[in-house]
Amino acid sequence: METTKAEHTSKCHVVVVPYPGRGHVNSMMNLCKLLCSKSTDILITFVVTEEWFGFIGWDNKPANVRFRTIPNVIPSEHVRAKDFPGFVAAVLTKMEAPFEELLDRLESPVTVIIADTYMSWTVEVGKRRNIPVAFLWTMSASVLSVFYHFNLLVENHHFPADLSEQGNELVDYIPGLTHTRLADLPTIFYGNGRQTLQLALDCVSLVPKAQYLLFTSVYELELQVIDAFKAKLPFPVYPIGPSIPYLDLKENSSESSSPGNPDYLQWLDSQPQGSVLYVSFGSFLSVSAAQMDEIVAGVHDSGVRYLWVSRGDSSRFKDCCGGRGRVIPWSDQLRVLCHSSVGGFWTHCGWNSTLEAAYAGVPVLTFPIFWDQVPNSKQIVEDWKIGWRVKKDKVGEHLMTREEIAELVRKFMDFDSNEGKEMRTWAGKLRETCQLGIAKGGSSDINLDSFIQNISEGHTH
Ligand SMILES: O=c1ccn([C@@H]2O[C@H](COP(=O)(O)OP(=O)(O)O[C@H]3O[C@H](CO)[C@@H](O)[C@H](O)[C@H]3O)[C@@H](O)[C@H]2O)c(=O)[nH]1
Repeated sequence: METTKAEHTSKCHVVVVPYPGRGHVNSMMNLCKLLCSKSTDILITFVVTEEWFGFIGWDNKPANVRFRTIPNVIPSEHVRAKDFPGFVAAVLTKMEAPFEELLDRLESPVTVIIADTYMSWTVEVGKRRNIPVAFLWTMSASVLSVFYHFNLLVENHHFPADLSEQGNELVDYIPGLTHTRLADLPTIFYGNGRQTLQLALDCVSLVPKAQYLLFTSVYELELQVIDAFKAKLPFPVYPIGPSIPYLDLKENSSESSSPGNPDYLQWLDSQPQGSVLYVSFGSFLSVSAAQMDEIVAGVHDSGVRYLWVSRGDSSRFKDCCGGRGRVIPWSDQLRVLCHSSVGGFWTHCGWNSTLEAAYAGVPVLTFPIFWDQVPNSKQIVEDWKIGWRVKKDKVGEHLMTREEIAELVRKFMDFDSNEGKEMRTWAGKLRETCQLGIAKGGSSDINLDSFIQNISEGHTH
């Protein structure tokens, strides 16, 4: 692997440890890009498994970021969905030793470790080596507050709980959290979520042992809950978001029919303004085949134009598409969302996708599948008012029919309805909030500067 000039000259050597999952790796890399855009005096060592290096090693990255790998000590990305709790357990127990060996081999002394909060074992490594640790929380601050104050759920007889009976009960006692129904909390009450809960709680319990807490969120998007953390934790709490690749947009601006652009961007160029629904279900846990067939048919029957990211079985799309729809295996998502032809986003509500929708000011149809995606959907629909839920009943698993879906999509993409207009006004306001946060002197801009100043001066609080 390459040796950069920065390696020998930088004052500030940051070692970053993302959690091995697409949404997490992306937000960590975006944070690195933001740090490098602020200071040329930073060297970043980005630590991933050999498998993940194969996925991202060739991606666009700043010259001051270099990859270093540890062996594939965790289950492969290709099989991890088969045993999700087992995968998380391996991440928490198997990576620490090879990470320490890697630290021993690094040439320049480490100024700070920035680790995903789920890589909680890094606090012990930092303590042993006298290196400060900054945790990056890649979900919403609201979700961290739920896990951080989990004891309150137990005290209020809201865990364990039967959502079919208690789902509508109000949770109004988590610091900073806007009023939320029990059914809108992360999926911790059953299945994989229940099995993973203790591991997540163990990680979150180590937050007070770090020296910094970074959020991928924007302060103004979750002001009360971030203030609650600031009041509680004895060290700096910095929302630096949205930690999404907006710098790449500026570097390489498109929205012209440039022949170098991928097909789907050229196709978008030729669609009417705001007419296209962009559909993406995320990279990991998916929906039943029967439901997926109804969704595909429903979106198609709605008559609305669409751009669909699907990496799975493409045969279900064979009768669709035509001139009005495109199905692609991968998109440059933020660029797509910021394209003027895109007027709506059907999403599984991963936090990065949620932030990207906010940044682009695009209204959202929410289809949460697992974990934090459920509260993200609630935040989008109820707090920010920039979207609608696809499924109204959160508890039942009834199959939505193609007719129901077609009608919903048609209404959602109708710009003339009062409801639609109102939602688009809110979406515009949210876009402005994000722009103000990242502008010079905005909250995220100031937080990034303070963080860099603190780590460069070796403050450990
Ligand atoms: O065709 C595609 C599809 C996705 N993306 C990007 O991939 C990222 C996906 O991240 P996210 O929306 O957060 O989804 P997941 O990958 O599912 O994220 C995982 O990690 C998130 C952050 O911790 C959690 O909020 C989610 O629940 C969890 O599933 C986003 O930046 C997308 O822009 C693309 O660029 N092109």
